[in-house]
This record gives sequence, C-alpha cells and structure tokens, in this order.
Amino acid sequence: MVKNLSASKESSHSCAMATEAAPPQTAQIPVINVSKIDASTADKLVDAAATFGFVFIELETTNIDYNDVQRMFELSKKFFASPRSEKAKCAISENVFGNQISRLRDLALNFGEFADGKAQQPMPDALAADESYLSGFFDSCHGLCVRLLQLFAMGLKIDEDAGGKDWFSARHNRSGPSGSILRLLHYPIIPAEAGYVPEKDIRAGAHSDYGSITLLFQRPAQEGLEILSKGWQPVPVHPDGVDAARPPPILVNIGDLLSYWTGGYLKSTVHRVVVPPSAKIGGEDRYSMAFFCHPVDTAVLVPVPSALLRERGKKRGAMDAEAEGKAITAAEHLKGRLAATYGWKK
Ligand SMILES: O=C(O)CCC(=O)C(=O)O
Ligand SMILES: [Fe+2]
Repeated sequence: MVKNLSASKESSHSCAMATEAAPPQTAQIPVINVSKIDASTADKLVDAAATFGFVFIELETTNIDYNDVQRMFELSKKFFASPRSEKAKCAISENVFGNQISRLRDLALNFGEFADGKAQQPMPDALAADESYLSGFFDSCHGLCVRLLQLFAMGLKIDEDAGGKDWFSARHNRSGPSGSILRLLHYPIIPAEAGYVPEKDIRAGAHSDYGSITLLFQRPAQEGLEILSKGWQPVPVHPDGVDAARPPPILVNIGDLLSYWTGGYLKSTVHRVVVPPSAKIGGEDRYSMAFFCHPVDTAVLVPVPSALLRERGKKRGAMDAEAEGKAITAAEHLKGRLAATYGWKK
C-alpha cells in the first residue's frame, strides 16, 4: 500500500469533439491450476508474475475450501453490519490506503498473526465466537502462500544446494512475528441521490501491496478492481474461460517485498478499486478479503540464489543492497514502506 498516485493524474481530459470512449481493455491475467507442484506450473506462475504481477489461481486446485470462503464472507457481512462505534473499536481507520479518505469504503478489519487460535488484538463483538475459525482461515491462507512460494522458487530455478523450492517458504516459516495480515474489506454502493464523482469516488486509491504475495478473494458480480498496465485495466471476478457458476478464482499478486527481493523481476503492480458500472445503477456493495503474506520479521533479504535472476544480470533491489553491505530484514523493509506511505520517521 504505497506509491499512492494522486487522483489528478487519473482524471481524463474532456474533448470538444467527444466521441464514444472505447471501453477499457480488461486485463488478460492468466488462470492457473496449482494442484501439482511441478516445473510447468511453476514456469506459468513466474511468467504471469513477471508480466502482470497478478495471476488467478483456480480455487478448486488449492487447499482452501469454497465453503470456508463463503463462511468468511458471511462473517465479514456480520461485522460490517454492526454499529460504526462497535466497528471503530477494532477496525483500522481510513488510512490503510495512505490517508486517502473515501466515502465509498467502510472501515477495514485487519487480523495480524494469531497465537494458539487467539487474536493478538481486540476482537469485535460480532466475531468473538468465531475467533478460532478466523485463526484457522488465516492458517489456510498461509498454507496456500507457502505452496505458491515453493512454485515461485522452482520457477526462478533457485539453487538446490541453497534450499531449492523451499528457499522462500523457509523464510515464511512462522517461527516468529511477521507482517502477515488477513483483511476484511467492504465498499458500499453509492446511493443515487449522492451523485457519483468519478475523479473523487475511488473506493481504494492507487497503491501497491507491501509484502511477498497477496491473496485476494472476490465475490461473484462484485467487480471494481483495476490494475495499472498501459492505463487502468479492469480485473474481472470471473476471468474469461472461468464459468460464472464456479467459485471465483483467487487473485494473487506480488508485493513490494518480493519484487525488491527479486530485483524487480517479479512485478509489484499498482492497483486500485473503483465503482464499476453495475454498482452505479443500484448494484451490489463490494466485499473483498485480502491475505497479505510476509516473511518472518527477522528474514534477511539477501539476493535470491536464482539461476534465472543471475542470467538476467540486473543488479537492483536486494542485489544492490547486498553489494553495498546493506542487506535489510523483512521488518526493516516493511518499516520503510510504511514510512514512505505515511511519512513516518524511519
Ligand atoms: O478490495 C480489493 O479488492 C483490493 C484491496 C487491496 O488492494 C488492498 O487491501 O491492498
Ligand atoms: Fe492492494
């Protein structure tokens, strides 16, 4: 959640001889089956991450049960339906997107790492009875991230003697605190009488995520995400080729940390959430859920021992830092991103 881009850069210029604007092109993000941990799956994943920074994962090919996703969204609805004063006790404020306050986004609810099934922060009354369930869902999300990190390690051809496919996952082993977060989000529709102002009414401002990888769960027919790739491109909930009757695939994106670690080879792509046409005509609120996976705080971001990155020969990010004798930890990287966004002193 950094690199906040100013809204003015996004507004389009009007033209006297207005012609019908071409609809923005939908991002052609690949959809991948991750049931096998093999070279072909790994290569597809790395290709998508290096090209788009985003990739869809077929939910049915993961360890995550769709019934659990649906139950999580039920819990999210229950939380967001509680009185604002209740929500405010546990929710993080509007500044999750770099102080951008939008009338189109409810408060967001963040859960950090649980300990023995217990949240390490105040639990909202609406979810108090479901604490261990939420903790279980956090674990499942982390489990999927570990699988994906193994595939990324294979696709990057990390040296076997350095740890091979387990090189990243060993650094995400939950042996201590980490920046990982499970976040519940809610964006209400705009009541017709409130009037929609396209330049102002962005649901979540342009940003990139901080961590290694993010899992994003979306609801059928609740569109709104866009990625910045040759202009803003809408990202569907059900991409081409995925039947709308199937569970929406999980959208995975690369965060700033993994991009830094790989010298920019894997892309941390800027994205935002807007009001899609359907929601301007009395459509649905948007509920989404994000799991931000981070390494353990103490993991040192040394250059990834990857044959593929060596061949590329570019020395940026973690490679640069190590060459200057300034390798940083995951916690320091996160602190730096937060400082850049919120203007905190490092
Ligand atoms: O709500 C969404 O779909 C995206 C949220 C997001 O990008 C974030 O929380 O970092
Ligand atoms: Fe994000």
